[in-house]
Amino acid sequence: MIAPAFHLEGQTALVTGAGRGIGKALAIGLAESGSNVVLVSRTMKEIEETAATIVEQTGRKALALCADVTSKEQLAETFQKAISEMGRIHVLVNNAGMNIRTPALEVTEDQWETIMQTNLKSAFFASQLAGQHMKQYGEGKIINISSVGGHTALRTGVVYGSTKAALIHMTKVLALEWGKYGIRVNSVGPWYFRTPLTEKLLDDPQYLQEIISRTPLGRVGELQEVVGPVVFLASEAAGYITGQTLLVDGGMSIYGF
Ligand SMILES: NC(=O)C1=CN([C@@H]2O[C@H](COP(=O)(O)OP(=O)(O)OC[C@H]3O[C@@H](n4cnc5c(N)ncnc54)[C@H](O)[C@@H]3O)[C@@H](O)[C@H]2O)C=CC1
Ligand SMILES: C[C@H](O)[C@@H]1OC(=O)[C@H](O)[C@@H]1O
Repeated sequence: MIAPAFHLEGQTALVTGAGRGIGKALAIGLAESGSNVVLVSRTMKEIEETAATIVEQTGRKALALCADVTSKEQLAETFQKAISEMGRIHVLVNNAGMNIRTPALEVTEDQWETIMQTNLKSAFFASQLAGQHMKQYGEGKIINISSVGGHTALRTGVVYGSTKAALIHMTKVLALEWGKYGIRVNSVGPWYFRTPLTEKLLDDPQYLQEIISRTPLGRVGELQEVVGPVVFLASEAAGYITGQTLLVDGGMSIYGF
């Protein structure tokens, strides 16, 4: 048998920001691919509903844990509960994120702190907790949801873009440090997908047309199109891939002129 497994049977994935948008799609898609799932966000109603959907539609185990991922203490409690309930975490998906679209000259300290803590600090300390756990087993996968905004300059915020660029580099350094523990660390960098984070932008016909004009595939992404790359990176099919960022962008990042 030469073809690797793309499924995730027997694994457990913890997804942050799993109550809506990309995180919800990832949680459902990972479960459909065979994984049990731990769903983490601040909105218990959303993650409980998603967990119920997963159990009903896939038969996988789904655990909803309410936490603010900007709190290292709450992250530690969440990992402890998840490991206690599920036995082991094979995959961590750092998806939770947010943006406050402010011109650089007007960014406030509070805005800086909020975006940095939500998008970057949370991913680092969740990765640290996952790394400490995964190291014991000599195997683990961490997938950071960055953005094309971490690869090239976007008009949607210098702080947001900086956190996403930092996530891409953090992916490389953790992959370097943790390869000896059998832990693979990769990143997925989406272009636009319709979610609560972007719907206001995408509802503006002129803005949407500008996005499409910069996108060789001529459209924004469908949520299942970001699920596939994440499932791939979590599977043994990506067994020799670490430190990489997969841009899921309809070709936007290669559009010169
Ligand atoms: N939608 C898009 O076009 C793109 C999204 N991304 C990234 O994908 C990720 C998900 O984005 P969307 O689904 O679009 O956003 P969203 O706003 O629809 O969902 C974000 C999720 O993160 C959770 N969250 C936010 N702050 C949190 C905190 N402090 N503690 C716990 N949970 C928290 C929210 O509750 C929500 O479930 C983000 O990291 C975003 O930067 C990247 C590129 C494009
Ligand atoms: C593609 C970008 O990440 C996009 O830019 C925004 O303002 C939204 O926050 C999306 O993440």
